[in-house]
Amino acid sequence: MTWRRGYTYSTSVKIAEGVTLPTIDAGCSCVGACIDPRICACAKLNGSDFPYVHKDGGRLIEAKSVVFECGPNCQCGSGCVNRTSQKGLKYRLEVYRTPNKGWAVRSWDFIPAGAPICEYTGTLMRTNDVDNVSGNDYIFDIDCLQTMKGLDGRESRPGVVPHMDDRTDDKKTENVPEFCIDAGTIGGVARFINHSCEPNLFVQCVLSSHRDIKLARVMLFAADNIPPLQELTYDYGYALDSVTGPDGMIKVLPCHCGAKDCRKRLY
Ligand SMILES: C[S@@+](CC[C@H](N)C(=O)[O-])C[C@H]1O[C@@H](n2cnc3c(N)ncnc32)[C@H](O)[C@@H]1O
Repeated sequence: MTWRRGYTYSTSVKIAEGVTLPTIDAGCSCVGACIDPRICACAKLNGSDFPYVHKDGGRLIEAKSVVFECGPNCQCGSGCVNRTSQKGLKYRLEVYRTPNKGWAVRSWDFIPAGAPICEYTGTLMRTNDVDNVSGNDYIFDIDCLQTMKGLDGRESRPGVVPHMDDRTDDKKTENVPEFCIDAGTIGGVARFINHSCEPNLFVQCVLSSHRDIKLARVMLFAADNIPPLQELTYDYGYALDSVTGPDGMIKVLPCHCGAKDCRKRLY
């Protein structure tokens, strides 16, 4: 597969051949920094408010369906608080080995609630173009509708990427996201973050350079104050019995998150 760097998506996501990114949005005309939400065009998209507070270099006030950030054509500078997810890693993250979940991620630093952790990076692809779906543990569907519904959306999520045979059936494919991020070959630290039924992170869709929700960036934010060395986790959001293998059989993956109310299965 060939790829080019996705400057209009995210500097660290590669864009697969055949994926065309939308035109970059005109952005806001705030000079220096975005301060007045009644004037800033990007703040208006967020309901005439800024999604972040300045504290600790930018913290998300609350989970939203989508966060509209300032982008390449905005007149504000790189220090603008409405670019919080674009500023790179803020905390010292460690990838470490667990006894029963493979690799995992923790922070050496205290992380306050609402802080940006990392972006799920990899190769931005059409879900239909992913090879060896059932053997790839690192595919993240860009499914902001599911994120919008929060955990209650779990029932309606059709599993990660269904087996190819399933895609011929329109009824089964209507909810399948068109694009995904494949971190199987290349990717950042987010690919090592495990699932938990009681997670301390949450997934937040972010649009910073265009307005196409199908191609939103996928960010992880802290759901709670997280002490140093606690494993970082988010809810993968699978519906049970939603994942099938190449043989068409339903796959089951036991959950080892250790939460008191663990559902015992990821899918
Ligand atoms: C995106 S990867 C996460 C990193 C992975 N642990 C590794 O070693 O690369 C997802 C895979 O991690 C494992 N995993 C994640 N959360 C788990 C959990 N709560 N219980 C058991 N396995 C888990 C599963 O094999 C899953 O398919």
